[in-house]
Amino acid sequence: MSQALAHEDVIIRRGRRSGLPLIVAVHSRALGPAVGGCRLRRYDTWQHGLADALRLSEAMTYKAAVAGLDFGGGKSVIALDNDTALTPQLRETALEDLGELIASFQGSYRTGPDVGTGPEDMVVLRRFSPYAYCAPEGHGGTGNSGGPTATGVLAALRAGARHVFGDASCTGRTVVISGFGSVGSGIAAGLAAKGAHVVVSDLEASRKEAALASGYGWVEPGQALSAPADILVPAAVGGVLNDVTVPQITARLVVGPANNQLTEERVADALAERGIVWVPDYVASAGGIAYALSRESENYSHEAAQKRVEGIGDTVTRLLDLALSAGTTLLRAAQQIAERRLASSDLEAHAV
Ligand SMILES: NC(=O)C1=CN([C@@H]2O[C@H](COP(=O)(O)OP(=O)(O)OC[C@H]3O[C@@H](n4cnc5c(N)ncnc54)[C@H](O)[C@@H]3O)[C@@H](O)[C@H]2O)C=CC1
Ligand SMILES: CC(C)C(=O)C(=O)O
Repeated sequence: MSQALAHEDVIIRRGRRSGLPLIVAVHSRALGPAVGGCRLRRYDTWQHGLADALRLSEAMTYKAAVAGLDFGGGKSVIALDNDTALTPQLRETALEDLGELIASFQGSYRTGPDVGTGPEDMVVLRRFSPYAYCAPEGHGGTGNSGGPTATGVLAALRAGARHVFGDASCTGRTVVISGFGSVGSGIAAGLAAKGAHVVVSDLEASRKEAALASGYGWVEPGQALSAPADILVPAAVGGVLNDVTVPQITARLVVGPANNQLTEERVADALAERGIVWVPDYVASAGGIAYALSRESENYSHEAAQKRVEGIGDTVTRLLDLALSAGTTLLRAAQQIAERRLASSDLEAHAV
């Protein structure tokens, strides 16, 4: 096993106010300041939180590189154990601890919401520095990134559907969406508006009522990946595509926002061997970060930022062409694009 550390910075600290483990992992700044959301969730041990931060931050480097953003990849984690109650006070002090840590990077690591955090939490982080995207509009941010992320996934899905089914519209197609949260619900609405048969699933039983009220079908979480479908959208958690689940998938196209869907890279080959087109998560899910950076760092108008997000569809079409001509997977094609960008920035840096 390689002992090389792929990451530029990994900071692990016990929050002085909250006592909770805080982790900031910066994978790469080759293309610009590292960016990636802040996860606040339970882990069996803080080391599991560290592993999550390392993998997620690396994926952010690839996400930014393929999306053409001049930013690098990072991620932060506040790791809660299974016994500690997350009171409002603990939440606030943990966010203050993280805000202080992020400020110490002086802009070379910037964050935004991720699983377990939202726009209001960014307001707490911004007490310490301006480097937290997606705060509510009244606080100088662009708000919930779920909408733009859903827009980007829909663009990726249409490009994939055109390739797989010869029709981008998805009218009459059955689409199973696993995870009916902020992004999943936006994807469901976009597809239902185009006449797709939308079936959703969520671990929270309370989401069933909302799903049925919107006219969607419902499948229990344990059956979501194997349910009859043309298209499967992983929109909940990572690690869902693995040796057990891939043989059960009935869909011919898998595309969704959940970060780190594959347990290992070789699962992309297993999907391809079954004739399933899998759009890499870091390609499909770039809409939220592309929109926030475009608006909040690059002064794009809403329309221009939205157009950039829609461009994810063209990226997927390009990846499909590359993968087809090279006889490889979309994952390899995406890796090649990202690594070429990262290598050329290396050359530029050495030429200075
Ligand atoms: N919100 C954003 O802008 C972005 C989100 N992502 C990723 O997309 C995924 C969804 O994000 P959000 O919608 O913002 O999160 P969310 O927290 O709003 O929704 C996730 C939903 O999945 C459900 N869930 C959890 N485990 C599940 C399981 N095993 N089976 C079925 N449902 C389950 C939760 O109950 C929740 O309703 C996450 O993996 C996130 O990291 C990626 C890029 C950007
Ligand atoms: C939404 C942003 C902040 C992110 O971390 C991601 O794209 O995963």
